[in-house]
Amino acid sequence: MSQIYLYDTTLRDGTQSEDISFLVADKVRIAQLLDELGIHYIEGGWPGSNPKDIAFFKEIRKVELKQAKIAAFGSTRRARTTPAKDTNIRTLIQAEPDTITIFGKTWDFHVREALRISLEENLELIYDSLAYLKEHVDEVVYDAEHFFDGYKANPEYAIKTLEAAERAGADCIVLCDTNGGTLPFEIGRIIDQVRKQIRTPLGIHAHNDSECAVANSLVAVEHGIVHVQGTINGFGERCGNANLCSIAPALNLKMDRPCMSEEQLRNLRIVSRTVYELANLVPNKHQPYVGNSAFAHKGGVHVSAIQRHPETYEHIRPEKVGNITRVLVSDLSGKSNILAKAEEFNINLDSKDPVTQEILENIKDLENQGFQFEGAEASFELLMRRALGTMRHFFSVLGFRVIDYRGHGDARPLSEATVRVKVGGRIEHTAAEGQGPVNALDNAMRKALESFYPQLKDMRLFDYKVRVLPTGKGTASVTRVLIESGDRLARWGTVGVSDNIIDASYQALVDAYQYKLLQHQERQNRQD
Ligand SMILES: CC(=O)SCCNC(=O)CCNC(=O)[C@H](O)C(C)(C)COP(=O)(O)OP(=O)(O)OC[C@H]1O[C@@H](n2cnc3c(N)ncnc32)[C@H](O)[C@@H]1OP(=O)(O)O
Ligand SMILES: CC(=O)C(=O)O
Repeated sequence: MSQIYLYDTTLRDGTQSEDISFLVADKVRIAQLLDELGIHYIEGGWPGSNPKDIAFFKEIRKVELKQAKIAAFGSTRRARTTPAKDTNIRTLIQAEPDTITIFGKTWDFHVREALRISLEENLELIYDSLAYLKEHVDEVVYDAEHFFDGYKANPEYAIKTLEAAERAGADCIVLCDTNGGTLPFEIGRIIDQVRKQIRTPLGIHAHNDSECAVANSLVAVEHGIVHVQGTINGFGERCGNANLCSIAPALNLKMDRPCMSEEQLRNLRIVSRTVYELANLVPNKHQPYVGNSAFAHKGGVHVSAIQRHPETYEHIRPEKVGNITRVLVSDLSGKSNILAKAEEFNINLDSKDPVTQEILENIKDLENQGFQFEGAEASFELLMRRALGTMRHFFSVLGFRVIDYRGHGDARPLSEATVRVKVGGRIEHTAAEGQGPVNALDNAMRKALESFYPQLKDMRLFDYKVRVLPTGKGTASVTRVLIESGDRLARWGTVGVSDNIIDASYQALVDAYQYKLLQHQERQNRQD
């Protein structure tokens, strides 16, 4: 069976996605990651489009890549000129890539409406652009834009455009589902017809407008396609492009068409996350294979079964793509979830111990009141340790008061908090101001506790989320506060629920400090 070549267009089609723009340095970093991942072709951009893309091709020449070829993208020449005079074609050659990819029109409707030239003239555009490029670069790929729509509308003309590309010497002809409207059963049928008339190796470029981009790409491989285009995380114009983070594991693990080594595949999740980070986007938790939830088990029935055998509810072993199995705790949990979490937290808990059932019932009751432990695993660990009586009592809060005052004509309100805490036999009484009541409370609590526990100084609050629970009581509603805190070594989530937003915040803050102190203590115990 032929080798499948992966062609990544994150740096070109990916940047056509709303909200995505990379700096030249980001593009170079991503190209290096893709090269290490084993991607065969990296489409770096359209040098005829903007100076940033020209700069990328200059910069990437200075980088020693292990194996990937760098491709530059552009279009067939404009009408009423020659390839040698066409600025876009000249810029492509000047970029000095390993491969040049140009797109041309397949669909008669597009030739008439978008280019406004004759069908014959379009065939000339395709032929002489590719033939000219072939004289200047070793490898030329032809992207047959709107191939599937064009084929459905006028199959004879669509095939003529591919024949023009083949005659001109294209090394690969890529059938594009540009509008993303083609369904998997149409893909196989059409490719089978094309393969009867075209000898050049074929590729696929599928958009995701019908949510079939990955499926269409895999079906295409089943029907003899050897070059698969796509992007990391499925970034791309409108609804995105075929997601290589799903295509690569499917080819490697399910279709026996390996396109990268097992070791490279294990880096898939880290590449996905780094690309999200460079795009300044929050990773999609539910993304297949690489998302945080891809192997996260919530239902008690599922957790019970995966503990007996992971394959009962996991389609692949998550480690193969660099991911991990996670167990969530919620009101859908059974004892298995509690026991799995206990093991994760290094807590000895027996399924027959009545405290296991107690913890489970407590969770269900608290979730019914509005708590949510999925994003607050630190609060859950503290709850478990308190139930078992193994939690050290680091401090108790004897009381707190928060004042928010805004006088007539004041530019901004004043927030001040006072707290009384007891540590061992000592009582500390402190006050602090803050940017708002929660910050004032946080400042006052830290001021009181830091003299006893200086390790709290390196703890930071990363995220603070408030959700009004739907009780229909307006400003008297119950609120849930989720806080994400962290230090140099870890991040953790805590939760509080109350009909008073300050009180809900207070509960989440206290759990955050307690968890930090617990972690510090455990680290010290391990060192001793
Ligand atoms: C299916 C795809 O995703 S293809 C990639 C799409 N990506 C992009 O468009 C991003 C980069 N594009 C750009 O920076 C700009 O559009 C440029 C520099 C390429 C062109 O800019 P402009 O010259 O101002 O043209 P504009 O963008 O308004 O219109 C597109 C032009 O390309 C022509 N064109 C479109 N497809 C083709 C083609 N396959 N072959 C030749 N010309 C084409 C159009 O006819 C139009 O030319 P005209 O105005 O002379 O009739
Ligand atoms: C070439 C390309 O990006 C497309 O047809 O969608």
